[in-house]
Amino acid sequence: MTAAPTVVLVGPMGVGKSTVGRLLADRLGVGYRDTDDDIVTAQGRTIAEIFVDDGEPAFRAIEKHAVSRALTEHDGVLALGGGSILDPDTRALLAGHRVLYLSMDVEEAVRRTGLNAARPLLAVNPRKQWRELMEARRALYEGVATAVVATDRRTPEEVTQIALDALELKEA
Ligand SMILES: Nc1ncnc2c1ncn2[C@@H]1O[C@H](COP(=O)(O)OP(=O)(O)OP(=O)(O)O)[C@@H](O)[C@H]1O
Ligand SMILES: O=C(O)C1=C[C@@H](O)[C@@H](O)[C@H](O)C1
Ligand SMILES: [Mg+2]
Repeated sequence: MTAAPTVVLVGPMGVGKSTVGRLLADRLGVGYRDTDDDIVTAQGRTIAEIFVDDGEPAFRAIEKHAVSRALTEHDGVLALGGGSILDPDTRALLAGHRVLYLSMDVEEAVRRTGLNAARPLLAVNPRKQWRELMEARRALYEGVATAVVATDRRTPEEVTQIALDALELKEA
């Protein structure tokens, strides 16, 4: 039997997908799943290790498989890896799902993630990399989204409440 997530969360690294995703799942009384965690469990290595050992294209192929699988297996809140929307097949799979894009501006992004070696895409000059990353991705996130919630200067609880209202989801 195939399932479909109640809501799929997309957005860049550190925007709060895991934090807000867990709060949303609690409020809705459903489970939380994260495709980055699925990949780490299945591979027995960190995301950074996969990037370093196999390269980004190999990671994206693993990710594409993990996302398509989770979309048919999970019936709660599903957070996708920040770059998963780069794949056109993944974007097509998201059509018909309730997709929440959590957004933030570049300054908030730098504040939240800083210089974190566990995020391989931001290892050098994070502000410039954030700007370029968001220029390349903003339209893709917006294109798959059925709702957008800006997280800048909002607490995770505030973001969660706004998301519930925007998605018109009833609490458990
Ligand atoms: N609304 C918020 N305001 C301030 N800080 C936040 C907010 N939401 C999350 N954070 C903090 O930002 C950091 C990143 O949050 P989180 O891990 O939930 O993001 P993510 O989108 O799941 O990132 P990743 O790409 O690593 O999966 C955490 O330290 C978290 O506590
Ligand atoms: O935005 C990205 O490209 C990424 C986001 C993370 O969730 C991880 O999937 C990985 O670090 C790559
Ligand atoms: Mg996360």
